Amino acid sequence: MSRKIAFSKYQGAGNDFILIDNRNNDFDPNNHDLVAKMCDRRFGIGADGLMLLAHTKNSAIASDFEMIYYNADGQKGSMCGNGGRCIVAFARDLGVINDETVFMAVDGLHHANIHEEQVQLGMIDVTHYDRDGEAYVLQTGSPHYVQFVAGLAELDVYTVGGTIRNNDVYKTDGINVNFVEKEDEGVYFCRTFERGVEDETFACGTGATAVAMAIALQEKREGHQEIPIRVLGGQLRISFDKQGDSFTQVFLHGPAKWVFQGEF
Ligand SMILES: N[C@H](CCC[C@H](N)C(=O)O)C(=O)O
Repeated sequence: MSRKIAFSKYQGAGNDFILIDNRNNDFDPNNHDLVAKMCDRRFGIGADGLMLLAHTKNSAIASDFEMIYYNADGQKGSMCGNGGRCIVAFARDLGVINDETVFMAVDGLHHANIHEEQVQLGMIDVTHYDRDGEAYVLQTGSPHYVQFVAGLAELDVYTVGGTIRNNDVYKTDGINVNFVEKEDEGVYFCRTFERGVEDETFACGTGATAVAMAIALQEKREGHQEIPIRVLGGQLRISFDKQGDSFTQVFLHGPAKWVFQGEF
């Protein structure tokens, strides 16, 4: 029997991930079948995605570690905001970092800090958005479609989100589909169909970030914004500075919690 793989399971607002310390390069980053098997909720550990914590490949760049992210289907994903927060908690728990870090991910360097189980993660600037009918389409590290709806609690997100993700425009590259509804003054509820999981997840960090930007665009807000977003698995908060179509100083705030660890 081959050697077992040590893993930890973390979740951020119910978006759940398998974390592997791969600083020794024991895990083959091209073994997509194994990633999919581990993420499988019936035949494996079960997760929305898997991350390898690795040494940064380009040693000229000052960063504490590199985050290599896979969706549950075993394929490499684009940036994952909740995953980013969970790998910061994992790095802290491993002793790789203290309470502040700069790490490398697929969309570049990310600054983050962690206090107990709350992580504030810097996200990429966004300087452009598109419209698709009434929806907003934004790239916050991952591609996101954001649609304002009524009656979100009853919406069949799996069917409606899956139909948008698989339409002629998005089928090839895929997109994450977010639905948002204003609940009370300043309070928003968001649900997301995630590409690569091909199902609704309990939270999506880059999705909540895109949703907060769409809210600011829709409501013609300017300047510093703090936008709380309720998701199925908890509460996220997004802050940024908005000037016209440009979003800078973007931060995703939310929980990142260790759940269990084991061998696979
Ligand atoms: N759950 C993630 C998004 C993963 C992105 C992935 N679904 C893709 O489009 O590759 C988040 O918290 O931002």
